[in-house]
This record gives sequence, structure tokens and C-alpha cells, in this order.
Amino acid sequence: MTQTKQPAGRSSTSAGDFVAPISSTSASKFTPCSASDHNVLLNNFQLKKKSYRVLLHGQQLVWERLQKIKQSPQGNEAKAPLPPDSPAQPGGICSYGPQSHVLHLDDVVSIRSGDTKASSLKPPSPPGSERSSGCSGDVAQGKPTSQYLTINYAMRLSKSQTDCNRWELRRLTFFNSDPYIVRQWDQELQIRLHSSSPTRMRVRRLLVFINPYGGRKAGAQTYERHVRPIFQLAGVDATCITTQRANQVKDILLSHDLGVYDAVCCVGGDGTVAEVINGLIFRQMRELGLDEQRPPYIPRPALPVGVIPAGSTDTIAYSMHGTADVRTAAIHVILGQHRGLDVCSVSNGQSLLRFCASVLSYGYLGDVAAQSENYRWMGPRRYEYSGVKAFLNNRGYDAELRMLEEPDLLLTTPLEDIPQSPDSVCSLGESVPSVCYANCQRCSFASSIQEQRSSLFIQEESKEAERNQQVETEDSHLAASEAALLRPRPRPGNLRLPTGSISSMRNLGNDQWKVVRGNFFMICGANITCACARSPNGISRYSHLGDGCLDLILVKKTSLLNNVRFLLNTAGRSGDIRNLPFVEVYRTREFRFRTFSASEEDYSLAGSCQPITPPEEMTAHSSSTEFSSWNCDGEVVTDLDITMRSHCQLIEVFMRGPHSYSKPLKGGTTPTTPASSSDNVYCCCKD
Ligand SMILES: Nc1ncnc2c1ncn2[C@@H]1O[C@H](COP(=O)(O)OP(=O)(O)OP(=O)(O)O)[C@@H](O)[C@H]1O
Repeated sequence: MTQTKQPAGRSSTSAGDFVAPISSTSASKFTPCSASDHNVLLNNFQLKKKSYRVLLHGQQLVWERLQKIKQSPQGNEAKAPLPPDSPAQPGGICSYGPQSHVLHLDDVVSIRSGDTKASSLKPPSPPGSERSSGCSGDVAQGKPTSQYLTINYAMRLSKSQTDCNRWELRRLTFFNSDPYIVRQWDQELQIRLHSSSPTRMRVRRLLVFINPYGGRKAGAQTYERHVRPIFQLAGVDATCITTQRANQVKDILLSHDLGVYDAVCCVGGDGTVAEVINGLIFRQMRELGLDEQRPPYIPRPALPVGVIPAGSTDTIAYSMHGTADVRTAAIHVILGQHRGLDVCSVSNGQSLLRFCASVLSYGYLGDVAAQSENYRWMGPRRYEYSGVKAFLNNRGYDAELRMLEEPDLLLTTPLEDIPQSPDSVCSLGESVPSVCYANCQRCSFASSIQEQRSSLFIQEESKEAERNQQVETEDSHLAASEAALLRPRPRPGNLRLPTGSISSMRNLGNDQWKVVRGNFFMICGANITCACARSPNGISRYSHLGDGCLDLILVKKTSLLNNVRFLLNTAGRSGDIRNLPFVEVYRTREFRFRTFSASEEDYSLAGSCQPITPPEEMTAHSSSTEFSSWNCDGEVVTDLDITMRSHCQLIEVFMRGPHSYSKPLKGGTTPTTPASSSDNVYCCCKD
């Protein structure tokens, strides 16, 4: 820890700035966030014409109000921190005392200094320009002139009664009459803001796809009004492409040079997100020279993805952020925190068809997807109309499903070996399933296992990949050898792995396939919760964003009343479909589907790896009452022999996950954040 030095030959300033070693009382409040040995800056600044002592320590900025003390014994006027008078700023995470305000640099969007307040408020210059690096307001070398320092940051509205996962932008403008101090703070903050972290990437050049056709056809306006200003504030250089047709996103991603971009972002609904994800994965397969129809493993794309909701349901964005708020999604892109998102491959007997990021659904939702395309002119209301039609016409669909049930980690792992984190609200091998939040322990654990697998078994799995390529059986074309070629995953922290966890993962292959036959109202393979504004818990409330598993939900065909019960249950906040006697939920990594009433010719109607079926074929197929279609991320797939397989954290997406928090306490007291494991269960939006 070092302290700052004032440049020689300058007089002290009227604001009472000083550079001082941290006092023992202040230092005792620190809870360092990173192990790196950062400098500590400590100076007085003015904020809204009031004096504050401001401290930069590690990745945390702390400011504490000063007040005048009448006279010191020596006769000098002095300043001291105010007594406790206001609660700490929400978002503060360290124990600095109740009167301190704490801002983590993870939540800072941009920093800019200026000679005047107005000039410090201007957005930073885009990357590549002279002023984009280092000191933003002054020429880095030479005599500084800036006295204002504006810090733009984002804050979650944790006290909001309507949407507590929403984030908003805020700013602080500090004043110091000594430009040397302002320059030093500016430089130090810029360095720390852009320092690399395995789970955070500050995007500089972004490729943005805008779908002007999805949802209410307002993608372009949404981007201009809400997203562009946020990207500008962060100094992001965004190249925008407004799509002209379906599948254009995928075609561009497959054919264009993406080397200059740090990330890809889409403004659209689930179909647009799926196009981006499919485009990036297929591109990676091409670059590696893999057979796209029968790849020996699924490679991880190089670029992370940002998702801005502008579609009809936006379940992917909602499941990622806990809200479909556009500004929140844009803020997550510029803050740059990313997590691995599971992606499922969908294949038929012959080849890989496509990748699915949210849900693959047969029966009721498949019928809705197939029919609603005919009523797109209605906008999002087409789902209600087609939904009622498909509901009344559903006579049940015969099907056979085979799956490997995910073993419960608790059964194979001694309890004391299960990693515990005070920040986490997700258990691992839980008897009561957990909900996936920010800092999800189940997903972190899956990530760690993935990393260990790729390093420990790389040689063995490479051999397995070779063997699989030689002996291509119907079942092995997507064999689980991808881990060998996955690059190591970023790890949020030092997570201790339970002993035996690796072997329990590897024993999966020896387990027995479970077979379920029946007549179903609906069959869903849910990769994520599939929550949306109308169904805040989603179809699959306990699905995790990155645990490498999917939830197979089987809704048996019983009575019309039960179908209504099921739909009401998924729409409400308090219901749990697991309690319904005609619903079965299995957690698995893979399932296979066949409809036993279909003849051989009925299989693989699409008959190729064409991901989206042509409309004529789709309509003809959907008119059959014996077979349904598949709804894959809102797009229609008509094959009748389907395998869905989850690929753990295959793609990095800009998100933190929905947040866990306590209800705001009565009397305006802010609950402590992050939530401890005991106060995680309530969302202030819930009742
Ligand atoms: N210019 C365009 N004209 C016609 N179709 C387009 C165009 N651009 C994109 N598409 C296609 O529009 C389809 C629907 O888009 P998207 O899924 O984003 O919106 P949505 O269906 O309204 O939303 P959601 O999937 O969230 O319900 C996608 O399959 C995409 O390929």
C-alpha cells in the first residue's frame, strides 16, 4: 500500500486537499476486494458544494462527508467525517461504516475530467482517438487544467417496488481546485477501470444487429432512444447492422471478418438471439474445420454476446437479467461482466439441426409457434390468439422420451466438501431445487468442474474424440468430447471442488437410460427458466443459466381443466408446476424424443440441417393433428426424431443473473447487499 505524493512546488488549496496516510481507524474499515497491491488515493473533493473525503482503494471508491469543527486546540480550523446520518449507498458492498458511500469499479461506466463541469459530462471519445486512453480531460503530459471529475456509474434499483432487477445510470461530479490531483485520480481510475479481469470485459468495439421486424417492430427506435446513448457514454464504438431478412444475422456472422470486434450484440427477440448464437457457433466449427452436420464436439465461440430485448416475449433477456428492461440490458453490456450460458444442440437421426438457447417445445407451444407466424401482423397479440386456438385443438401427442437423469451431487459428495459462499443463494445437490441468481453457486461449480475436466482429461478426451470420428454411430455424432477442446473457463473465485465430483460427472455415461412413454399436452426441454413479463417464474423456474443441465418437462394430456391449471401455474409467481400430479420434471443433460405413432417416413421431415423449415412445409405439418411441431427459440422445427443435449456454458453473455435480495425493510432501511444465504428468498416485486 502506498500513498500519493503531491507534486512539489504547489501551494495547498482552499478546499483543504491533502494527501495523507490512511489513519488506523480508516484502514481498519477496509475489506480489500482484490489481492493485487494497488495504490491508495486519499484526497478531499467537493461534491454538490459539500466537502468529502474520497478514497480509492483496490476496486472501490469510498466517499465520506466532512464537517467543520469549530476550533482545534491549535487554533486551526479542521474537518472531520460527519457522524452517521444516512445509510450507505445501495450497491456498496464493504463495511466502511454507515456514513460512507461505496462504489465498486465494476459498476462504473466511464470517467472523464474537464475544465468545467459541462466538459466533464461529455461522453468519452471513441476508441482509437487520441483522447480515448489515459487521462480523459487533460493532455496526459504537460500542465493539467481540469478541476472536475465526473464518474458515470450504474446502480440496481434494489428498492423498486415494481422491478428490482432494473439498473439505472447515475453520475458523480467531484471538484478539486488542484488539477494535479484531478489528473492523478483520472489516470488511476482509468487504469483500474480497464484492468483485465477473467469475468469482466470492457467492450470497445461492438457489432450490433438490430432486428426491425420483431416484437412491435420498434427495434431501431429502441436502439436509438435507449441503447445508443448508453453505448456512447461508455465510449463504445458500435457498428450497427439493421437486418433486411430472416437468417441474415447468421449469414453475416458466418461470412464476415469479426477480428476487429470485442463482442456481438443483438437488439431483438429470442429468434434474433438464437440467430447470433447459431451464427457464432457454426462459424467456430467452420474455422476449426469440423463437420457441421456431425461435429465430433461443439466448440466454444470466441466472442461474447450482449442481448438487448426488442422482441415479443424476450424470454432469453428476461431469464438473464430478471427483467426485460432495455436500459438494464444495455448497461450489462457496457459494464462487461459476463457469465457462461448453457446452449443446447438439437439434432435428428442424421445430423445436427441447430442450437437452442431457451426452450425446445413439442405439443402446445410447438403448435403456438407454428400457427402464430401466420398472424405476425397482430404483433405480440398473435401469441394470445394462436395460444387459445392451439389450446382448444390440443388432443394430446404420443411420444417416447429417453433420458439420463442427472445424479444428485449430494449423494456422491460429502457435505463438508460442498463449497459454500456467503454471496451465493444456490445450493448444489439440493433436495429442494434452487433458483439461479447472480453469484449462482451451482453454475460456478459447473464452471469449475468444466475447467477441471478440460485440464485433467484433455489427453484422454482427445483420444476419445479420435475414436468417435472413426466409429460414427447414430448416437455418437455429438459425443461428450467437447470438454477436451474447450478453452479454460474464467472462474469467479477460488471454488473448492468436492472430492468425487469429477468421477460423479464421468459416471454419467454408465447410467441407465430412463424411458417415458405417453400422451402429452406438451413436452419442453428448457435450457433456462424461460421467464418473461407474463410468466415471471417461467416454464422452468429452477433451470440454471450455466449448470450444464436442462429440465425436461412432461405435461401429460389429462383434462382441459388440468391444462388450464398448468397454464395458470406457469403464469403466476407463486405456483410450482412440480406440484401438479400430471406434470413430471426431469433434470438431465440430454434427452431423445420419438413419436411412436409415426412411420419411418414421418421422421426428419426437414430432412437436412436447414435450421428453419420453409413456411409451406411448416404449415402443412402443423395442420396434422397427430403430430405437432417443435418450437425452438420461437422458430419452428418439424423433425420427429429429436435429440436435445446441453453444452455447459458454451457461450459467454453479458449478464450477472437475476439478483437476490431482501424485501426493503419498513422505515426505509436498505437491506445489506449482497444477500446472505438466509435472506435470499424474497423479491420485492413478488407481492
Ligand atoms: N428484416 C427482417 N424481415 C423479416 N424477418 C426478419 C427481419 N430481420 C429478422 N427477421 C426474423 O424475424 C424473426 C423474429 O424475430 P425475433 O424473434 O427477434 O422477434 P419476435 O419473434 O417478435 O420475438 P420473440 O422471439 O422474443 O417472441 C427472426 O426469426 C428473424 O430471423
